[in-house]
Amino acid sequence: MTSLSADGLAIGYGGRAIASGLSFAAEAGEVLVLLGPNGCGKTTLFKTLLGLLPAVRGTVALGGAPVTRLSRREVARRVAYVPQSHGVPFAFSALELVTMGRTAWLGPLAQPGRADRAAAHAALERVGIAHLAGADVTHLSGGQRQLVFVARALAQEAPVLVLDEPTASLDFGNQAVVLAEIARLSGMGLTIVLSTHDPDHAFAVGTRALLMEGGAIAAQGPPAETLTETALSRVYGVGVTVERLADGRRVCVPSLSRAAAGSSPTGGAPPRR
Ligand SMILES: Nc1ncnc2c1ncn2[C@@H]1O[C@H](COP(=O)(O)OP(=O)(O)OP(=O)(O)O)[C@@H](O)[C@H]1O
Repeated sequence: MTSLSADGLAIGYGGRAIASGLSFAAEAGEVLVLLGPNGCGKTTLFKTLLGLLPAVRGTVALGGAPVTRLSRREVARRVAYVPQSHGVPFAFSALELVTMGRTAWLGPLAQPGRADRAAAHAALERVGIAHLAGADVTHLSGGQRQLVFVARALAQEAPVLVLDEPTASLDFGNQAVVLAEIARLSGMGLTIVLSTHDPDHAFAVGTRALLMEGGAIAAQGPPAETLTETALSRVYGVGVTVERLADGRRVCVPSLSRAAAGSSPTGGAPPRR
């Protein structure tokens, strides 16, 4: 069954669409990587997929059911979400916060059991921060807190993971830890949808890439076919070279000057003369 799908979706605020005609699907074991310039609507799309924001038009289905017909608990049972920014209002320990991922779908008053705490510990270990289990999350660095929220989503053990820029603010090594975890989970049959500003991440773990630009999907398909030099240059407004490594993986190298033909939708600076 399709884990997550959007059909003719228009997303936006107050009934005004910022992007429309969004149709895509992700099956079990797929890693769908969403890319696009700042402000193109990636976070807005994720909030709409999760039913946190109403669609302007079109439909979203989670596990075959329209998201509009699902309760918050039913959504939490189907999808774990790592938001882009996560304020922490109270001084929870990292372990407490991750344990909440276990009980999210049971409701706010649910009491975690020993198995929930053990699963939360295991999730902290998977992202390499078991030593921070007792730390006050309000005292953690941005990257450490990001890893706590990734662990929280892992502990939720939902069949679909939606991750909004999960590697933002992570150091080089921790980016690799999170990408490896994404690859491992997709190998176990989870469906993963993530956004990133780094095309290399789509090449590394993506089974599909979806490139948003100018209020629409500019291209979607296997990363190697979708994230071409032409498409990346046009969407990001910089010259791009895609190189193939000896092991077949692709990496993307931006030039340090704006592409002559490209123009950034976010209104990047004109080329220096
Ligand atoms: N609550 C809101 N009300 C009205 N407009 C909003 C709201 N939140 C975001 N927007 C606008 O919607 C557009 C898309 O924002 P969104 O955060 O989805 O972009 P994004 O692709 O995730 O950007 P980034 O890559 O910078 O994180 C932006 O123009 C933004 O100003």
